[in-house]
Amino acid sequence: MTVKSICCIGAGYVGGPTCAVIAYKCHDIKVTIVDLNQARIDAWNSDKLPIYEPGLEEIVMERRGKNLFFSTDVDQGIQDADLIFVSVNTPTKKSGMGAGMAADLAYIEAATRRIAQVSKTPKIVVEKSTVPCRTAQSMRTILEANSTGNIRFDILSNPEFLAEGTAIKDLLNPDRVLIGALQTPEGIKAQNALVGVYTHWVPRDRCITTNLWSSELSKLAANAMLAQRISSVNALSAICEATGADVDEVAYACGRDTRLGSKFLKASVGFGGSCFQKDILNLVWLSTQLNLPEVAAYWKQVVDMNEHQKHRFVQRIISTLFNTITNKKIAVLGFAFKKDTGDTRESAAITLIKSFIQEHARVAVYDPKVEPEQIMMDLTEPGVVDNRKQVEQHVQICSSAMEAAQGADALIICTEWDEFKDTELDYSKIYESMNKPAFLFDGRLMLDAPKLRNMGFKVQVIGKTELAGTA
Ligand SMILES: NC(=O)c1ccc[n+]([C@@H]2O[C@H](COP(=O)([O-])OP(=O)(O)OC[C@H]3O[C@@H](n4cnc5c(N)ncnc54)[C@H](O)[C@@H]3O)[C@@H](O)[C@H]2O)c1
Ligand SMILES: O=c1ccn([C@@H]2O[C@H](COP(=O)(O)OP(=O)(O)O[C@H]3O[C@H](CO)[C@@H](O)[C@H](O)[C@H]3O)[C@@H](O)[C@H]2O)c(=O)[nH]1
Repeated sequence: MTVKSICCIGAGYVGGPTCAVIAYKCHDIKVTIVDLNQARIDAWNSDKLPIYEPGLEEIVMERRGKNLFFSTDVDQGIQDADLIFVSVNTPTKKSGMGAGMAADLAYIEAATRRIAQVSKTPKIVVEKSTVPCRTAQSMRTILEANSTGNIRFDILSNPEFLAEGTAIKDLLNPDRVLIGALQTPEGIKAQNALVGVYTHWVPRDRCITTNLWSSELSKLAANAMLAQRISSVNALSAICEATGADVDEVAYACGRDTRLGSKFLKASVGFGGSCFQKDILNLVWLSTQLNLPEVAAYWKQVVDMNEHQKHRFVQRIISTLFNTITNKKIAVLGFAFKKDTGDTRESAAITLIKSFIQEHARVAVYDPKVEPEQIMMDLTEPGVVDNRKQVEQHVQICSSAMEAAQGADALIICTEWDEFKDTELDYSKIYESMNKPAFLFDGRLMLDAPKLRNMGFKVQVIGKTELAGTA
């Protein structure tokens, strides 16, 4: 079967870029991305797209109105398609059984029920969202129990591995595309149909075909293993700080072993993003449900170490600033969870700034891509009376790094934006404008610390001590 018309339910960070790239690479396929969120769809149809991702705008502008469409008419989108990506959010449950760990599958279920209710022709339904292992089984049951007439649904799992900030690059040149299906003749036929979409631009040997459950679990496994590397190197950074070893040197020495490889070994203020924590907790919950408590505890430690890393950094800042930051001005450079994205979900900056507010510091934040209102929303605890007012009293949002640093006691690098590099930003001018001693905390290991120390800064770097390498 050849796919001619695709509908993607969910116009978010995954649905938008993924299906825009499919439209860009497959001119023979009509791609419609639908969402219930009118404002989001309006933004996709405007000049200012709802998400920032390098290269995305060019692709959307080139295909929009030709074979790429954005709409709130979910039912029409479903009816017109022969293949439907379900790319809705699967956040961690906030209440009820598994609260704080299990994935909230309510959006998946609502989208699946909608597909069942309005479909008039056979559909291939593809799980694009990250879901617990065996979710496809529930989707099949819902589809079969609720469809009108004898419509055939084939379910595939096709998890997405793009990273934000490099989404378009990752989609255009993926390490692999994973497609899971029931290993029945019909399942394999549907699997081949989706392989046929990707092979418009992805070499066939990079399209991995597996059974449904392996595909679902591989997504959680890949994220857990990636995050585990970061927690491992962050755990080592604490040992480095206490011994005089240098975490960059240790990571480099380990990463040169081809069995380990060099990627994802950068120590940091802690990993953020909407996926790592959520997906590991999802795996922890799955293990718990499967009565595998030791396995659950093993993966949980990856998240615990990440929390520890953030708190350790805050403690180091406070103790360096003579054990009090009350009324001191702390300039935070970067609020997004990584560079080249405006996404702030689970960003380490949120935890840090909340701790600074609790210590009664004054915080000045600058991020080149995050909207001021997003920062205020992220820092405000929902449901806590007057909390927004308190945040507004303590936090100033600035339009440049220079402005944030003016009169500050400490400068904290939270996100590794290129414009914060010491080759880009005028740190000597920043030094002049700060209170003395002028402290600089590099949470991303991106600055030339000796050079900045020569300017007069008191520099502290994660996983390093000033006297590293000396006796
Ligand atoms: N963000 C990433 O980098 C990334 C990468 C890989 C996988 N994932 C996974 O992909 C999924 C989507 O993530 P995201 O970051 O794009 O989420 P998102 O919140 O940005 O987007 C999800 C969209 O789905 C819409 N939606 C929810 N229910 C709907 C319904 N019933 N009908 C129509 N629209 C509906 C929401 O309005 C929202 O716009 C998640 O499972 C996530 O874990 C995310
Ligand atoms: O060596 C490293 C690498 C990353 N990070 C941090 O880890 C977080 C996540 O980074 P990254 O993985 O690059 O971005 P995500 O967009 O969260 O992508 C991850 O999560 C996605 C959602 O599931 C997956 O699709 C991707 O494959 C997976 O990399 C960020 O805060 C990074 O700063 C580090 O601290 N050190």
